[in-house]
Amino acid sequence: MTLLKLKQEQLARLTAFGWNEQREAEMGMYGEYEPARVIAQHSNLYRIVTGSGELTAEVSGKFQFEAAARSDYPAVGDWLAVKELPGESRAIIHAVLPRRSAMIRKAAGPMVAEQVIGANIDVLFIVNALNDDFNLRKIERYLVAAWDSGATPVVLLTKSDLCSDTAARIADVEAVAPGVPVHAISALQGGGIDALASYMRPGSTIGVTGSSGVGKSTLLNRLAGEELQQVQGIREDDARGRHTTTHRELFPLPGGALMMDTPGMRELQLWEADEGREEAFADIEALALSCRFRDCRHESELGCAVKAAVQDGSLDSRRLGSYRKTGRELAHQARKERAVSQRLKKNAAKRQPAAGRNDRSVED
Ligand SMILES: Nc1nc2c(ncn2[C@@H]2O[C@H](COP(=O)(O)OP(=O)(O)OP(=O)(O)O)[C@@H](O)[C@H]2O)c(=O)[nH]1
Ligand SMILES: [Zn+2]
Repeated sequence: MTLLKLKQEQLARLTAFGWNEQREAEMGMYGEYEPARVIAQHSNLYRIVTGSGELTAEVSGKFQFEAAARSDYPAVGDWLAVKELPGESRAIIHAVLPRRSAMIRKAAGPMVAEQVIGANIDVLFIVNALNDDFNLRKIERYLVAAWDSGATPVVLLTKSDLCSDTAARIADVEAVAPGVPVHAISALQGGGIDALASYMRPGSTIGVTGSSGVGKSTLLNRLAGEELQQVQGIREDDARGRHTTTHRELFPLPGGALMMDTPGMRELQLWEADEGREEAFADIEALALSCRFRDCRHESELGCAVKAAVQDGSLDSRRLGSYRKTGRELAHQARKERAVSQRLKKNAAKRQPAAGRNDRSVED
């Protein structure tokens, strides 16, 4: 089974970054390469961990040639097949292993320009503060992005020490987030933090997202038990970039879980895709099953169960508003995707005569 012949200490180092048997099986087809995980990215340079330690890496020329979209490139959290350059602390990236989840940054241009801002996140903490930042519409949009990425969302309401009716706020969120766990916490005072332990399983990757100032760094530092990220207010003006040579965007926490904190993840650019919308608005989708017309747009149609629910007060009209809004964005997204897939097909056809895609003897 052990095709890779990893030594005990190599296995231990990879396992600390979430390596498991499934990944080992996936590496099978890359027998001549070594497994690695991306822990930070600075444009086209990657910081990776392999069984033997931390290295800097770049993609191979062949990888570049074959990449059809920006999202094909490695991102923080990705598992890779790499080859170390003998005698150097550098490696060449030859492949990205299949992603379990991917958070994607919406690009203004075509979809080929869209970028993965975090890969293989198991649990996504959606952070909203219990002060002026508290915003159900925003939480809904983050939830759609989470469902769409494949990560499991958990809503964290921070700064509970500043709020006098946390229970009511939790109920508000539960009403727009059916089935999603919601926790009120104070990262500053420690209240509610223990409840997060159940998400921190060894090897599991946790992402954190939410607007600036909601307390993400404060929470991360508390979970890490040390000062990993500088907290607003004590951060120096020019220290915003926070990168030093030891800068990591994916780091192991004391209990064995991995925390991902990339600049792109900090504040997601939110947009919606079909499946994510269905899950985030499961209540409306369920009501819509009872509408008289299958293609009911829940506007002024006869026998509309969704409008009826708004009228009898069982559905918040603002929630229907959010649902409609994501629907419009979806239509736009779908048009864009069709255009891009046509272009990709054309490009693929052009590339066909070139050397076989599976010829892995070609080096960088
Ligand atoms: N009262 C209270 N203040 C908090 C809490 N958590 C964070 N803060 C404060 O909120 C401010 C912002 O906290 P950060 O942790 O820097 O917020 P952030 O989300 O990382 O912000 P960005 O780095 O801009 O994304 C700081 O002054 C923190 O001390 C909390 O639980 N309660
Ligand atoms: Zn309807």
